[in-house]
Amino acid sequence: MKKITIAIDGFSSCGKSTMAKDLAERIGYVYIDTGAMYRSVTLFAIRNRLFNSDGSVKANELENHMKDLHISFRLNEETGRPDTYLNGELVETEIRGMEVSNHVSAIAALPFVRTAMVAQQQQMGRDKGVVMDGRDIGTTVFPDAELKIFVTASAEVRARRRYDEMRGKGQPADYAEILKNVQQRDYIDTHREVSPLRKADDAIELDNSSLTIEQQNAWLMEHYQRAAQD
Ligand SMILES: Nc1ncnc2c1ncn2[C@@H]1O[C@H](COP(=O)(O)OP(=O)(O)OP(=O)(O)O)[C@@H](O)[C@H]1O
Ligand SMILES: Nc1ccn([C@@H]2O[C@H](COP(=O)(O)O)[C@@H](O)[C@H]2O)c(=O)n1
Repeated sequence: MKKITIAIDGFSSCGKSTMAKDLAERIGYVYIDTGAMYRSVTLFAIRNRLFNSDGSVKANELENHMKDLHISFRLNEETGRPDTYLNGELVETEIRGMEVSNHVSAIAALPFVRTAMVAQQQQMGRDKGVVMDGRDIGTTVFPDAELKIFVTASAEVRARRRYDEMRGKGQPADYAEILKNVQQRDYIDTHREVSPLRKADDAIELDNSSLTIEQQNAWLMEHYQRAAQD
């Protein structure tokens, strides 16, 4: 099998990272969650009061701070999966909360943020052997990736899955709020000027609305084996 680059893009909460982590673990590839990087920038902006009261970003100030911002991933020995660190601090839990979810797409629409994140992502994946998930991996970060997947499911299905996940973890969750957040992020992500979320022409589309996690993992493994054949 040759070492390849696997790009998994799609809408919010559709199961990208579930599939990507499973495949990476099984084939010994590095998994990179690019959403966690945009979420970390957002957490930094919230903590440093870089949002105006109307939700817009103090873009000039954030741009000046970008050099102080270091995002990294470290393998969690217990889970076997990478955790996200912002300037050396473990932020995995904080970046998944609703406050960050409600602000992240505004941050991710800023061209200077995308330029910085894309450069880091390209560096992380330069030796191939990566499964990277996000919104623009197959279109912008690795347009030459050997395997590109574009995942979709209805907004209601995606919100229900996220709601169940949060409730399962004992976290407070409001289905209507989650659905609204998913829809808002989809809108901003597909309408921004720089690298909007869209299916790459050569991506394979998967609507997983009625697939189990096991079925979608098996589907992805099959496509990987085909793409990595020498
Ligand atoms: N086929 C499936 N059937 C049911 N639940 C699923 C399926 N795939 C993923 N899930 C669940 O849906 C939730 C969202 O999945 P996941 O976090 O992988 O989505 P994502 O696309 O990476 O989200 P985000 O865009 O927010 O990073 C998780 O709780 C996951 O366990
Ligand atoms: N390549 C990417 C990845 C993510 N984003 C933005 O970050 C938000 C959070 O991503 P999740 O995958 O954790 O849901 C997402 O809604 C996008 O706004 C991006 O722009 N590009």
